[in-house]
Amino acid sequence: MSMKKIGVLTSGGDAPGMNAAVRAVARTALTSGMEVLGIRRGYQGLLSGDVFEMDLRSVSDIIHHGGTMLYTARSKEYNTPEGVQKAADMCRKLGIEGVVVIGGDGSFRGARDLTGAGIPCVCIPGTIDNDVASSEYTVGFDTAMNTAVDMVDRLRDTTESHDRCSVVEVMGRRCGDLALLVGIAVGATVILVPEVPFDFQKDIIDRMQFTQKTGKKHFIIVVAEGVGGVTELAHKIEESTGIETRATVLGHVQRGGSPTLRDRVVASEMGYKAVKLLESGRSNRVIVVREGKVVDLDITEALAMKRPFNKELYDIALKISI
Ligand SMILES: Nc1ncnc2c1ncn2[C@@H]1O[C@H](COP(=O)(O)OP(=O)(O)O)[C@@H](O)[C@H]1O
Ligand SMILES: O=P(O)(O)OC[C@H]1O[C@](O)(COP(=O)(O)O)[C@@H](O)[C@@H]1O
Ligand SMILES: [Mg+2]
Repeated sequence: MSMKKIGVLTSGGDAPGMNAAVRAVARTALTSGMEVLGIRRGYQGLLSGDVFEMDLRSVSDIIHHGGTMLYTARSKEYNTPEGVQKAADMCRKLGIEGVVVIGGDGSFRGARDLTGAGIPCVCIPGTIDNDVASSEYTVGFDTAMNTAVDMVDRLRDTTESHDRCSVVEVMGRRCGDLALLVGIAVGATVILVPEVPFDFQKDIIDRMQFTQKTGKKHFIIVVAEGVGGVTELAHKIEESTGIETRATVLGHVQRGGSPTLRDRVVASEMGYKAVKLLESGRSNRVIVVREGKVVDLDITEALAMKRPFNKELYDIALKISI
C-alpha cells in the first residue's frame, strides 16, 4: 500500500452531495487500510492544521444532508505561493501523504499547486454551477436545478395570478447551464445566459409582444447570474411593454437542501474512485464525467479545457417557449 494517511477537504461554494463524496472518500480509504484526516474549511483549515481523525462512523447520517460536514471556505492566503508552501508543510507535519479536494475550478487550481509542492492531490468536481470545463457534470448541479425549478414554479403562481412578468436570476457565476436547464424546465419565454449575446428589443420585447398577441398574459424570464442586472431589466421591460414586472434573485437558497439521488450517486462513485487513484500512486488527477462515465484526467490538462455551451438546446428552448 503506497499511502498510509490521506486528508479530505471541501473548498469554495458548498454544494449538495459534497457530504456523500466525503463519506465515500472516508469509507473507501478506511476500508483500504489508510488513516483519514478530515480537514475543516478547505485550504484555510490546511493552513492552520484544523483537522480531525475520521473513522467509519464519522460519516454516518450525512448522505442526505446539504452543505458540507467539513465546512468550506474561500482562502485568500492559500492563493499565494507562500500559502501553498505553508499548506504543504502542514501536510508533512500532520503526516498527510495525499489529499482529496472536493470543489470547483478554483479549488482544482489549488490542488494542482499543492501537488506541485509535493503533496499528491485528486479532485472531485463539487459546485452547483456545472462550470468545470473537463466534466459534463458537477456534484450539486442536479439538486440546485431542482430547487430553482421548485422556486420558479412558486413564482409562476403569483406571476400568473397578477398577469405579470417575473425576471428571475439564478446562480452559475459565469456559466449559463443552470439558467438554461431551469429556463427550459419552467417554460421561460426568455432565457439570458452569458454565452449568448442578446438584443433587448428583439430577444426580449419582440418575443414577449409576439406571445402576447397569441394570448399569453404572464411571462417568466430566467437570467443567469453572469448576465445579472435583473432589477434594471425588470424596470426596462415594464417601461417598454406596460406589463407589471418584478425582479427576483433566487440567491443562496439554491445552494442548500437535501441532495437528489443523482448527486448522491455521482458523488459516491467519484469519492470511491478518487481514493483508489491515490492508493495506486496516481495524483494530480481530476475525477470527471465524460460521455456519461466517471473517469479521470490530468488536472493541468483538465484546467486548460474550454467549457462547451449547449447552443443546440438553447435554440430548442427558444423555439418551444413561444
Ligand atoms: N489559481 C489558484 N491557485 C491556488 N489556489 C486557488 C486558485 N484559485 C482558487 N484557489 C483556492 O481555491 C479556493 C476556492 O476557489 P473558488 O473559485 O472560490 O471556488 P470553487 O473551487 O468552488 O470554484 C479559493 O478560495 C483559493 O483558496
Ligand atoms: O457564496 P458566495 O461567496 O457569495 O459566492 C457566490 C458564488 O458561489 C456559487 O454559488 C458557487 O460557486 P463556486 O462553486 O465556484 O464556489 C456561484 O454560483 C456564485 O457566483
Ligand atoms: Mg467555481
